[in-house]
Amino acid sequence: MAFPKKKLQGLVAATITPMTENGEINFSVIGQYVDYLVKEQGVKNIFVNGTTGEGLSLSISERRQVAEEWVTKGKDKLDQVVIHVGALSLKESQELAQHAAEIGADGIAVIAPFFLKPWTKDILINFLKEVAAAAPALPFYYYHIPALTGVKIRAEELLDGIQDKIPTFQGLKFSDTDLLDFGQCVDQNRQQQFAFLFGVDEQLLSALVMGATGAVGSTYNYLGKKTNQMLEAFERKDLSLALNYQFCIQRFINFVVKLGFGVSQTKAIMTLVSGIPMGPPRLPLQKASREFTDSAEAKLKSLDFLSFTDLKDGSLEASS
Ligand SMILES: CC(=O)N[C@H](C=O)[C@@H](O)[C@H](O)[C@H](O)CO
Ligand SMILES: CC(=O)C(=O)O
Repeated sequence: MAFPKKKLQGLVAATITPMTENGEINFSVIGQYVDYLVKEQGVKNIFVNGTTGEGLSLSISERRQVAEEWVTKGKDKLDQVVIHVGALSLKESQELAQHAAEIGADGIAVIAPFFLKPWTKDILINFLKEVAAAAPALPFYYYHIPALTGVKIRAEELLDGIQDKIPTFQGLKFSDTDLLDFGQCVDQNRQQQFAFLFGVDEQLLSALVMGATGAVGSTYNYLGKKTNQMLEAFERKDLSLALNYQFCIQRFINFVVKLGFGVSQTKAIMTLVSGIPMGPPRLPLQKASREFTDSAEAKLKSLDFLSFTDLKDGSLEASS
């Protein structure tokens, strides 16, 4: 299958879904958010309605509106907008896939259904195939995130012969630390032009060595610039400089992981760094504590990820 689109590569920010204090989606800041990613972080690809975007906590109608807003505001600014359309209901997933095609998204991604689960590779492929078929002109990415879905079918096994079943299959978003599995996905599919997108930001350098062609992650919202410097150093084969960048990023992620790090905390950090109010998360998530935000801010400053001048007025109120 020939796609006019160029291959998805480089950094892809997993977008946050901005919300108002009373839990509604705050569409009004998405335009600003696009500009921030492009101009301040050098990130021109986004992954919408995924884990970080609380995609599975939104209604289908909200997911459609969020996708539409990102595509509209990203037009002529972003390179690619990939919409995550995974859902427990195949029907809903197909509806979202079709909608992504209608609004002109650049690709769709799907996680494994995670309540009633597929137990074999063939069953999972059948599910993915039915979703992909609802958007036959869009590149399809499998989003492998076993720790959250509980579906542990190895990606390497899933990819074996996948294009025979899913002709639009274009790549993998791999959110797991098993570099044997990831490496074998790359190694066994060298003939294909697949995108191998790594999803564990703190280990990206190791995945680049294994052949990752890009990365999707939450931290690229605010550490995109730093991570791009790491990618450039890697590209120039300056491994010791690349490692310096990775360690610097790790110091921050390690610090927040110890405090308890997830989507809520990502929202608070992004509010702080960008000055764009991301708002609270939706239940079952709880808003990050003030202590968390204060500690994260101090750490960002000490690592030189944030200077006083970067702090926009109002960002503290918005994250408190
Ligand atoms: C579970 C999860 O949300 N993973 C994200 C993307 O896959 C990552 O971007 C992490 O947030 C990041 O690597 C920090 O641990
Ligand atoms: C991190 C990521 O890829 C997601 O939020 O789905």
